[in-house]
Amino acid sequence: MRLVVGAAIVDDLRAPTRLLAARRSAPPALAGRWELPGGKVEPGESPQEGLHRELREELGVTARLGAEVVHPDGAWPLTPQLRMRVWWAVVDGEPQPLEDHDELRWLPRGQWSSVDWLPGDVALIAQLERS
Ligand SMILES: Nc1nc2c([nH]c(=O)n2[C@H]2C[C@H](O)[C@@H](COP(=O)(O)OP(=O)(O)OP(=O)(O)O)O2)c(=O)[nH]1
Repeated sequence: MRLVVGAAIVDDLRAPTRLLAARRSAPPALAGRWELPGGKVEPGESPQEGLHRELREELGVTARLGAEVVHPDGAWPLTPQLRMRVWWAVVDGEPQPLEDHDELRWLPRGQWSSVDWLPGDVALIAQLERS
C-alpha cells in the first residue's frame, strides 16, 4: 500500500472561497481527469515533507499547510494499492502547471464538484464542500 498526499489549496484557510483543481496530463488512463496537486510520498520523507516537495515541483510554490482533511479510516482510499492523506493549504504566488498537469483551475465555492475528478476524489471533494 502506497501513500499519496494531496493539497486542498484555497485562498483563505478560515473562509475559503476558491479551490485549486489540477488536470492530469499523464498517464493516458488518468489524463484529462482532475485531482488535488500532490503525489506519492518517497521513502524517508514525512507525508508533510512529501507534500511540500510535490507542490514545489508541480506548481512552483511554497505552501503553508492547515488542518488535515481526515477520512474516518485515517486515509482516503484511491485504489486497492493507494490511499491518500489531504491537508488544506494556502500558497505564495500563483501556481503554474510545471509538471504532471496541463491546466490549473480555481473553482469558486459552490462549484467544487463541477469538474471531472478522479474517481477516488469524489467523496473527498464532497466533504471539502460540506466543511
Ligand atoms: N496527486 C494526486 N493523486 C491522486 C489523486 N487522486 C488519485 O486517485 N490520485 C492517484 C493518481 C496516481 O495514481 C497517484 C499519484 O501518483 P502520481 O503519479 O501523481 O505520483 P508522483 O508524482 O509521485 O509520480 P510517480 O512517482 O508515480 O512517477 O494517486 C489526487 O487528488 N491527487
